[in-house]
Amino acid sequence: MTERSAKRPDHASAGDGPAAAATGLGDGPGDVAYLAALGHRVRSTRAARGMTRRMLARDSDVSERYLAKLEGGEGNLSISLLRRVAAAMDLPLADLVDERAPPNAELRALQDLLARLPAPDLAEARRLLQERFGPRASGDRGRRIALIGLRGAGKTTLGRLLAHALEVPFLEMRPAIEQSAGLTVDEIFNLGGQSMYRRLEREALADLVARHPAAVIATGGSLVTEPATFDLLRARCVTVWVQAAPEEHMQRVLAQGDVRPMAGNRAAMQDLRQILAARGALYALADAVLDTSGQTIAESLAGLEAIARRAGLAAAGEGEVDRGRTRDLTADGVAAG
Ligand SMILES: Nc1ncnc2c1ncn2[C@@H]1O[C@H](COP(=O)(O)OP(=O)(O)O)[C@@H](O)[C@H]1O
Ligand SMILES: O=C(O)C1=C[C@@H](OP(=O)(O)O)[C@@H](O)[C@H](O)C1
Ligand SMILES: [Mg+2]
Repeated sequence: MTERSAKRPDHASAGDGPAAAATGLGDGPGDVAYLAALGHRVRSTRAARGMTRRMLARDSDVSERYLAKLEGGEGNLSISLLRRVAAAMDLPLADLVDERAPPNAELRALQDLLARLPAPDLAEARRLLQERFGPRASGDRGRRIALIGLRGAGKTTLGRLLAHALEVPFLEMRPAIEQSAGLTVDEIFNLGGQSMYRRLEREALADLVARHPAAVIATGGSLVTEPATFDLLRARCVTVWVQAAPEEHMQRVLAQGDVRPMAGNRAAMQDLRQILAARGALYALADAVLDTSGQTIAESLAGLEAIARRAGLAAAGEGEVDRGRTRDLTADGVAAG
C-alpha cells in the first residue's frame, strides 16, 4: 500500500476542482443547458397535467414570477422550492431533476409493475430477470475469479496466493489502470476527477478480461459503485466478496502503515462502518462471500480455494476452459482437497 493521497477513489469527494469542470458543473455552459432542460421539463409536465402557471403557483406556494423564471431556464430554485413545485404536480422531485432522458413507456410500465409487488415476489422477479437478462446471461466467465470488498479485506494478499495455487495470472486493477492510462491514479484524479477514473477503470477491466481467459483479479474497493463496470465484472468473472469485521479492516489497514483513510480520528470507525453499510448491498451481489474475520491467511486461502473449486475454477471448468491446463492443475493436486 503505497498510495497516500486524499484523492483516492475511496475518499475522493465531489469537489469543485477539475472534476467539476469536466462534468460541466459551476456557472458554465453545462449549467445553462441543465437549467434550460429543467425549465422545459417543468413547463411540459405542467402542460401535460393541464395546469396553468397560476394553478401551479397556488398549489406549490411559489410565486408566478419565480415559476416563469424557472420555466424560462433562468431560475435556479432552492431544492425545497423545487420540491414544492414537483409535489404540486404530483411528481417525485427526482423525476423533475433527473438529467437522463425520461424512461420510455415500456420501462415505466415495468417500474410500475415492480413497484406494486410485495417483497417476496420482488425478489423472485429479480431472480427471473437476472437469469434471463442479467450480466450472467451473457456467460463467458471463463476461468476468471474477481475479488471485491473494502480495503484491507485481503483481496491483494489472498488474490496473489490463489492465483499462484491455480497457476493463473494475478491481475491487480490499480496498476492495470495506471499502465493503460500511462498516469498514476493521483494524476488521473487531478486531471479528470472521478469520471475520468471510472472510465479508465472500466476500460482497463474490459481489456483485462479480453486478454485473460483465466486469472485472479483484485479489484479496487469502490469498483462496485459504478454499475456498468460492476455489471461487466459479474458478467465476465466469478465474483467473491472478501469480508472482514469493521474493526479488523481498521486494524489491518493501520498495520500496513496506511494511516490515511481512517486512522487517528474518532470518526474513523464510523466512516468505515458507513462505507461498509453503503456498499454492503452491492458487495452482496457477488457469487460467493468469504469471511476472513478472525481467520489466518492460510485459513482464508483454503476457504477461497474451496469457493474456486465449487465454481468449477479449480477442477473441471466451465465456459472457455483450457482443458489441458485444467488437467494439469488437477494432476498437480492443486484442485484437490
Ligand atoms: N485472514 C486474512 N486474510 C487476508 N489478509 C489478512 C488476513 N488476516 C490478516 N490479513 C492481513 O490483512 C491485510 C490485507 O490487505 P490487502 O491484501 O492489501 O487487502 P486489500 O487488497 O483488500 O485492500 C494484509 O496485511 C494481510 O496480511
Ligand atoms: O476503492 C478503490 O477503488 C481502490 C482502493 C484501493 O485498493 P484496495 O481495496 O486493494 O486497498 C486502491 O489501491 C485502488 O487503487 C482503488
Ligand atoms: Mg489491494
